[in-house]
Amino acid sequence: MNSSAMILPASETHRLEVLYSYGVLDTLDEQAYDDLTRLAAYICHTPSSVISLVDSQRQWFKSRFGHHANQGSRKDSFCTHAILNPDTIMVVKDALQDPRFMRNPAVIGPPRIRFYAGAPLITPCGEALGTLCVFDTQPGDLSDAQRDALATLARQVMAQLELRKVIRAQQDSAHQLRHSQRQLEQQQQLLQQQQLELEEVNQQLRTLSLTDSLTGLFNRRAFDARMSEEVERSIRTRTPVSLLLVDVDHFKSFNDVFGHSEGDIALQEVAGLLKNNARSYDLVARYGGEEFAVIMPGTSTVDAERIAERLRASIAAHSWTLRTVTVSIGVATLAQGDSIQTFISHADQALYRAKEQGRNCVVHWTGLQEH
Ligand SMILES: Nc1nc2c(ncn2[C@@H]2O[C@H](COP(=O)(O)OP(=O)(O)OP(=O)(O)O)[C@@H](O)[C@H]2O)c(=O)[nH]1
Repeated sequence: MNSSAMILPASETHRLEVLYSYGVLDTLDEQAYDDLTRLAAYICHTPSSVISLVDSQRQWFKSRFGHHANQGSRKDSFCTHAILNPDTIMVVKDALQDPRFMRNPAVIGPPRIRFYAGAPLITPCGEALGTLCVFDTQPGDLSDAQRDALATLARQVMAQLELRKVIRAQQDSAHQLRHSQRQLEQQQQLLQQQQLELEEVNQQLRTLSLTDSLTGLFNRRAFDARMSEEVERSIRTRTPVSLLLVDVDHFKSFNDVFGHSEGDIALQEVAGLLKNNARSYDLVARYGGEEFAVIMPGTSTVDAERIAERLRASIAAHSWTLRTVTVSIGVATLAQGDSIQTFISHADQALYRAKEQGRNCVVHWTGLQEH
């Protein structure tokens, strides 16, 4: 008999799929199966018994009692014939008298099978995976009781296979669950990271939207927002707040003489000097073209004038490369009932007076009232 002459069950493709779904092929020996083959040989009075699973080209033995090889060629196997009729136990009383097996290598050579009985292993969906079989080197037969017992043991083999399949499925789904949980955790981490990056970008955008690009100081928008906060705080806490408006003197002529780019550099230097000489809690902003503003929380008239003078002096004393740059500063301190517009206009009027007085000087709005 060669493989081309091998008779296959009608549902061979499906049968093989079902067999593989048990994941039993090529697994290690297990006591539960070995107990069943030993019992089968004992009950049937044969020296050998195997649990044979019929693969596409081989028969593989999950358990062997009295038999050494753990697999054999399918085309020479008795079990290939046994699974063709899943409802019956195949009994070959004397293989040398049976035309199907008389020239079989397992009959004329080792293990020299003469007697064979195989009970098919039937799955719940009706496929025969292989057999629980017993065999002997002498001719033989089974009593009805032995046949019943062999069929019962074959059902026990199937019960073991089913049990392991269920356990494996549970382990797989537990593994799957752990895998999904890990994936979920990774996605959450990724999401958190993206949120952090988004917040960082938003923060950068917020900073950019409040920053003057030439000088790096706060821009007019930031000034307006902070001004509202500080005026509101001053009224609520009854603490003073002062404002400086700082304007570069004769800057038009600076531009005219040295060019706009040098003018830009001079504005950057003025900005740096204001920032370095103001206090950390003062807000220094670029108010307009060559005009700056400093909001000074908690600062009274006297202190505001003193700080304004320090700022003016630091700019005048700076070692300018092209020509000395000076600033005029108007100072105002919020008075009771002042609106923001009034507060700013007081500082503006004081600045105007400082320009009138010859520039490079500080004038406080209260001083204007006294004159
Ligand atoms: N380089 C440069 N110049 C600017 C910038 N913004 C405003 N200016 C110039 O600043 C000059 C301001 O001139 P004016 O308002 O006439 O005042 P001033 O010449 O400084 O004279 P006083 O303020 O009266 O001392 C103008 O020539 C503007 O072009 C800027 O970003 N860069």
